[in-house]
Parts: sequence; C-alpha cells; structure tokens
Amino acid sequence: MRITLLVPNLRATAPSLRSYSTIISHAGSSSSRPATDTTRESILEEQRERDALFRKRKTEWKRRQRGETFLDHLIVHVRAGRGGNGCVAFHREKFKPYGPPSGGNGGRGGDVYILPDQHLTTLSSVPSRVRGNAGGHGMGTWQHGCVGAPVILRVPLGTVVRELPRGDPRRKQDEWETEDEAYAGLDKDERRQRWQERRWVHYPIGGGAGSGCTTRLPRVRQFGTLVASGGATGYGNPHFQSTTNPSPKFATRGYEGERVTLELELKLLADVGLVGAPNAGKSTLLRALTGGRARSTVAEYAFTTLNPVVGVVRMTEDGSFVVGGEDGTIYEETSVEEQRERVLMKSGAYADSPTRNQGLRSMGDDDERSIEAFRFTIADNPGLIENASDNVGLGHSFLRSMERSLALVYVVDLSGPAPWDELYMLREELEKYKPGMSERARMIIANKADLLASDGDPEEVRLARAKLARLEEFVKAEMSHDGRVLDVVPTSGKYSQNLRIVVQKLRKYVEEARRAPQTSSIDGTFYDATSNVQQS
Ligand SMILES: Nc1nc2c(ncn2[C@@H]2O[C@H](COP(=O)(O)OP(=O)(O)OP(=O)(O)O)[C@@H](O)[C@H]2O)c(=O)[nH]1
Ligand SMILES: [Mg+2]
Repeated sequence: MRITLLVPNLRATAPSLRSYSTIISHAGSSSSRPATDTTRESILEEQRERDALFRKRKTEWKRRQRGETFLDHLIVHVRAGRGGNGCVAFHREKFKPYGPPSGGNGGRGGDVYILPDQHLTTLSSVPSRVRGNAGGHGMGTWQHGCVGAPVILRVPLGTVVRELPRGDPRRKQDEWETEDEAYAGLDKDERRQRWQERRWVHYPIGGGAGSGCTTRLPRVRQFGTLVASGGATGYGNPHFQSTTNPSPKFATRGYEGERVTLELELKLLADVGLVGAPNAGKSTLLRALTGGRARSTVAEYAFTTLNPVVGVVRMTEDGSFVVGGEDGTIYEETSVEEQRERVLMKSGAYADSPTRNQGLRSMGDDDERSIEAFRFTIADNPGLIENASDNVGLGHSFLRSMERSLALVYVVDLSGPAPWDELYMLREELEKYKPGMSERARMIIANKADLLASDGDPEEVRLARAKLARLEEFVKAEMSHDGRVLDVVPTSGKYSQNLRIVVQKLRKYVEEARRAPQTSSIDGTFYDATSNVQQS
C-alpha cells in the first residue's frame, strides 16, 4: 500500500486569490467599453465566490495557530492506480520457432477505499493527495501483471464525504477531461493517431483490430467505501488473435485510474454542544463536568479555545458525576493532567479510560457513588461573536461540529452587563449558520454566578436575583420553541456550583433525544449507520 502525500502550497495560492479579485474589480471599473449588466453581474458573482473562498482559508489559518493540529475540513485529490499494459510476445521453444502469441495481460490498477476509524479524532492524518498503486505489466509466456494493492484512506467517525461537482474551482480534472485537454487544438487525423498511440502497445498498422477494447469505460460511481476504482487492464497480444490475424503484434495499454476530488468534512458526534460568547466559561464548564479530564485550555483572554474539544461526562448511580464535585474544587488547567490526557488521546484510549470515580473504586473504595450509570459526550466550542458569519472572530466554520449534537446549551456570563443581549446574539448567529439550528437548544447556563453578591451583601443578593429573573423573563418571552421554554440554570463552573442539576437535566435531554426516532439526516443526505460515513 502506498499513499503519496504532497502538501499544497497555501502561501502561494492565498495571495493570488486576492490579487485576482483586485484585477477583476479594476477590469470592471476602468474598462473603456461599458460592460453590460449581465457581464458585470457575473464578474461580481465570481469575485464574491473567490472572496468567500479566501476568507474561508483565512479562518482555517487562524484556527491552525498555536500549533493546533485539529482539522475538520479537507479537500483530497484521489487518483486510483493505473492498469498495467498488455504484452506483445511469441512463444519460443526447441523445434518450435514460430509459437503462438504469448503476451500476458496487465494487472488492474489499485482501488482507493475510505474507511472510518474510531481511533482518529481529526482529519490531519489524511493526505491531501492520494495515488493508487499501478497494476503490473503483462509479460511473456502468458504471465499476467499483478493487481495493484488497494489504498485505504482512514478517516475519523462522523466524516462527511462528498465528491466535488464539475465547475467547482477546487476540483481537479478527471481522467477523461485530461485526455480531452491533451487533444485540444489537434485536427481529426492527428487526434485519432494520438488516441491510438495512447491505447496501443505497438500501434497496429491500419488500426481497427480489436478496437472494441479501446472504447471508453462507462463511469460507474459505486457507493460504499470504494471512492475511486483502479484503471482497467491492457490486453496482451493473444487477446487479438483471430483466424484472419493468427499472430497479432500489438497489445493495449492499461487505462488510467479514476480521478475524483473529495471534500471531507468532520462533524464531531457529541450528544451536547456548548455555545457561548468568548470568555463565558465554556471550557471551564467542560473541565468541571468531566472532572478535569477533557483537555480544553482555560484562560482569561477571549478566543482561548480555537477548535472544538469533546469530553465524556460519566454519571454515577447517585446522580453525581465526579467525586468531590460540590466540595468547592477549582478547575484550572494543570500541565500534568494535560500531558496525561494527550497521551491517552493519541492512543485512542481516552473515552474508555477510568473516571476518577472508577479510579477510586479500583483502590478499594466500594462506595455506591462510584458505579457509573450513564455516559454522554459534551463538546466545547470556540467563542461565537456577533457577525461571525462575515468571518469576524473565528467565523462560523467550527459550528459544523455542533450540527450533529442532540442538544445545544447556551452558556452566558451572568456577571456581564446584559446577558440577555448575549443570548439573543448567540441565537441569531446559530440561525445565520443554519436556519432552524437554534431549535435544538434546550438550556441556558448562566455561568459565573459566584461573581454576583460574592460578599453576601443583601442588597447585592437582591440585585443578582433580579438580574436572573430578568434573564428568565427574556427567555420566556423570546426564546421558546413550540411552547417549550428553555431551562435557565445559574452555575459557577470554576467552583463547580449547581452543576449536579445541569448534568441531571442534560441526561434527561440526551435520553429523550436518543429515544426519539433517528432521522439522522443532514442537508437531506443519508448516513450509513454502520460505517458512519455519510453518502450524498
Ligand atoms: N469567577 C468565575 N470565573 C470563571 C467561571 N468560569 C470561568 N471563569 C473564568 O473565566 C475565564 C474564561 O474562561 P474559559 O473557560 O476559558 O472561557 P471560554 O468560554 O472557554 O472562552 P473562549 O475559549 O475564549 O471562548 C477564565 O479566567 C476562567 O477562570 C466561573 O464560574 N466563575
Ligand atoms: Mg474556551
């Protein structure tokens, strides 16, 4: 198995897009002939498309900062293996100087498959160019070439695979388009000659013989895990033997392998997604809910989290989710924990590693509380800000991970001046990303409640209560879907206060959603439940 990996020169392509759009705008403004409305419109349309592509790449670049290797969107150019050529040979043995044709057929080119792998969490290990293995050439004494070994592309579970359609600027030419381009500008005879040279080993004088083998193969798109089938074999000269031509001196070449350009999009599968503005405390909450096991950096500056992080919440029989959860433990990052988790993540054993509860139990603590009763996953997201759809901040692109969540939870900073405005903005941005997405929201976590009335002053307590009541009023008036009002829970992620009730509610939502009939359809396309790779 061989995978060819060539890293695209992004630095070379990104500025060229910008300069291209500048050229177009100059052409539109300084042309001596006034452009008609339709041409102007089409130029503007093209410019918009290119600018959007440029902005998307810029966002991707921002998310790759600080050495983060998480990748959830990738274009892969796949070329299956070429079929081996047929051979022209004649059998020779003692007392038999003119034996029959004995050239072997070529081997089929290697196919390219795609396979979901539960141990992968990012697309960064997937090469952006994949080339299948070529089939072996045929040889004398009827020896056929070997079949090219298949190449298997491993992708994380939840990867959506689409073939880029014709006309998409990111798509590479397929095998027939390259052939047509090679013939462009040639006259009919020259074209015919080139075509025959491409098809035949030892070009048959007069042509025609066995030409049935050189017609184009029908392009069959097979669903499932096969993404590009290897090129067909070339035939050896015995294939063309007939009564009129008992010793043909020609054979065909193998066909080129199928070429496709795939768009891979990783949509993380987490039961619950946290949506909130920067610094609302999402990462702190994730760390608190997972007992500090989920590796999500916490810091007091905005945009600490650049990529989604998924953690596992494990509930015990008595409804608690982490030993000492309510005893005032402070969750900040520790480098030792991070190091340990990184090792577990890399080995793929993270989800199955023992919780702190289970760890205690294995050390002889047989307390009822340490028996795990329910498990669900929760995803922390980068901060969402106003106009993220225009690529302000980190843009919208990371929200693709939330699309498959069963429930969404808004996280707002209750100590901020107007948490209701923040909530409104979050809902608007979700709707801008995908209309109807905000309907999946089930709860509002009013975080950093510990900052209000921290010294117990009765007047401040009254103000804090009034603020919470106002937030609840707002939610009741503005944020209900089909008569269902979202729950508002004040918490403190940092000091693990009131999180038990959050986990119990989350469990209820997840159980409800899991019980509901699975209409696991995104964008009207279908998910293969067994492989978890989407087919569109
Ligand atoms: N007092 C208090 N501080 C908190 C609480 N939750 C988070 N913080 C602090 O708020 C700051 C931001 O927390 P993060 O968890 O990084 O916030 P975030 O929402 O993940 O931020 P981004 O990743 O930038 O979107 C950190 O300094 C935390 O210690 C809380 O409940 N109470
Ligand atoms: Mg964060």
